[in-house]
Amino acid sequence: MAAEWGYSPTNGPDVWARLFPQAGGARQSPVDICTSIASSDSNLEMKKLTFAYESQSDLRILNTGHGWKVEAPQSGSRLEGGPLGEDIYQLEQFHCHWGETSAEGSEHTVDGRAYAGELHLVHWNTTKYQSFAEAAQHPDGLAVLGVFFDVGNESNDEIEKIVSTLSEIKFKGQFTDIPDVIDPTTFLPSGLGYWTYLGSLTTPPCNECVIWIVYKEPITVTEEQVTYH
Ligand SMILES: NS(=O)(=O)N=C1NCCCN1
Ligand SMILES: [Zn+2]
Repeated sequence: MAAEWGYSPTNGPDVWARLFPQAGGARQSPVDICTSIASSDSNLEMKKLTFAYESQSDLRILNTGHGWKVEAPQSGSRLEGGPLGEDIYQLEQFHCHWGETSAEGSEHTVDGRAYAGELHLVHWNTTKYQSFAEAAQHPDGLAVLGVFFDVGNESNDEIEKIVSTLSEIKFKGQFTDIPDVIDPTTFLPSGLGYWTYLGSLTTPPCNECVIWIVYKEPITVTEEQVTYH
């Protein structure tokens, strides 16, 4: 039977390396971002991080058993500049991590503080590699934009388009189509300052193939939007 990884003491991050060797590697994610030791890099300011996405409708959303994932391969999308050198990265999918309560849920933490949730926009290097699967085998294969969720009184309209479909996919493996048009640009905060580091997938197989770009400014969602069960 395929190994069922999870977050319990018997199948969680502390034991993932037994079945997924890369989980024991030297550049594992997530990390706690210590703002006092994070250094600014003038090169990154010179090569501005830029992104371009298409709006798409009828995107498929899947219950992964650990959250929701929207499959959004966009050949017309481009993420480039900043820490990505001369390579162009293309959007493949986006998904969300959240917790039992809004006091926790993000994967990355900032000076030990967790946010209510964290959205990941996953891209792959189309300059060097021929497929997402191939890119995930290389240290510069993927680029993931991380956006923290803060809980407030304002509902996020774009996130609502997604979470409003979750009642149709209550169980692992179920999927449905999102009828609304989704523009990934709207998930990004207005302030575009970010932290970046070389890391890994945060879930098995934990490949050390990700250039992480974690936005400093969270976006606001409601409690209901981020504590869905
Ligand atoms: N949370 S994460 O690092 O994005 N993990 C991923 N695992 C499978 C492929 C896409 N991303
Ligand atoms: Zn993720």
